[in-house]
Amino acid sequence: MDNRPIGTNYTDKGPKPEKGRFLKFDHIEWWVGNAKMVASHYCARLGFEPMAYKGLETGERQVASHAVKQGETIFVFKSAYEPNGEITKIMGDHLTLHGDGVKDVSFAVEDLEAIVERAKKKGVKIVKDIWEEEDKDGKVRFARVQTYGDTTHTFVDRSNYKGIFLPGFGAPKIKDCLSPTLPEVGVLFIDHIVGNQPDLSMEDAAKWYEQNLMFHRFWSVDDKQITTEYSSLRSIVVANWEENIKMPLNEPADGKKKSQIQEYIDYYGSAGVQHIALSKEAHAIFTKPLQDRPTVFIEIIQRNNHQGFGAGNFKALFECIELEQQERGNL
Ligand SMILES: O=C(O)C(=O)Cc1ccc(O)cc1
Ligand SMILES: [Fe+2]
Repeated sequence: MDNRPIGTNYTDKGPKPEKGRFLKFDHIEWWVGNAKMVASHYCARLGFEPMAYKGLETGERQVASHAVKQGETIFVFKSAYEPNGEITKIMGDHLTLHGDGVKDVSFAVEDLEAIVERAKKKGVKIVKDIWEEEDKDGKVRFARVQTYGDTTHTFVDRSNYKGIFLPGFGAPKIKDCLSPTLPEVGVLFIDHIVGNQPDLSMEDAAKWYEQNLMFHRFWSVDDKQITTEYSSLRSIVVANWEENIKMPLNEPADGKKKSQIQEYIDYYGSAGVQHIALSKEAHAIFTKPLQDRPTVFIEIIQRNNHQGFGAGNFKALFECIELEQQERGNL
C-alpha cells in the first residue's frame, strides 16, 4: 500500500499552555434509540465488555446509561425513559434530527478551573458550568462546552474518584454470554476522533480548538493531495500540547461527484463525529456505519512508529466509502 507521507506537518506547537492540561480522551457519549441493545452489539461484535450502568435500578429515573469498555476506550450509550420528560424531548429531537450518533466527546483534564475560565474569556458557549457529582467512591468535577454542530465536549476531573466509572453508576446490567468466548480484539485506546464539517467551515472549527482549548495544528491535507476519481477532501488535524488527543476535522470538496463528507452532512443534518479510531496491534480495519444512516463508523488502526496520517490509509478508506456511497444512490 502506498503509505508515503502526504499533506503538511506542522512543527510549531505554539507556547505551552501555562495552566490547564488535557490528559486524554475520557469517554464517548452516544445518544441512541435503544442504549441497551447498542451496548450489547458493541460487546458481541467489537470486543467491548460491559462496564457500568446507571438507570431505574440505581435510582436514575430519566436516562438509561450503559457503559462498555475495551482497554482504555469507554463508550456510554444513553436513551431516555419517560414518554413526556424534559430530557426525553431534548434527546428525542436529537434522535429525530441526527439518528444514533456521538453527542459528547469528553477529555480527562488537570486544572478544570483554568480551562473553563479561559474558555469563558474567549467566549466559548458553556453548556453547563462546573458541577460536581459524588458517591461513596469519591467526587468527580465536570464542565461542558459546545463544539461543532450539536456536539459537546465535557471536561472531567476524576483525580478524586476511585469507583468503576462515574458517580451514580453501578455494576453493568447487560450480561453478554458471548463475550467471554470471543477472541480478544486487543483495542487499547482512542487514537483520534474525526469531525465532519459543512463546506467552508473546517477552518473555523480548527480555529475553535486553537483559540479556545489551546490545541495546535498537527497536520493538514488539501483537496489536491487527497483525491479519488470522483471527489476529494480537505482535512486539518488539531491536537493538544502532548499530541495524545488528535481531532481531525474534514470538509467536503466535490469532484466529478458528491463528496462522502457531504453525504455524511446530508444524513446527520449538521456537523458531527464521523469516525472514532481505536488503536490496536493489527492492521487498519474500518467498520461500515453502525446504524442505518450512513454516518458514524469505527476505525481500528495500528501505528508502527508513525503518528501521522498516511496517503495509503486515507485514500483506501476514501475509495471504499465511495463504492458504498454509490450503492446507496448518493454518489
Ligand atoms: O487516515 C485516517 O485515519 C482516516 O481516517 C482517513 C479518512 C478520513 C475521512 C474519510 O472520509 C476518509 C478517510
Ligand atoms: Fe481515521
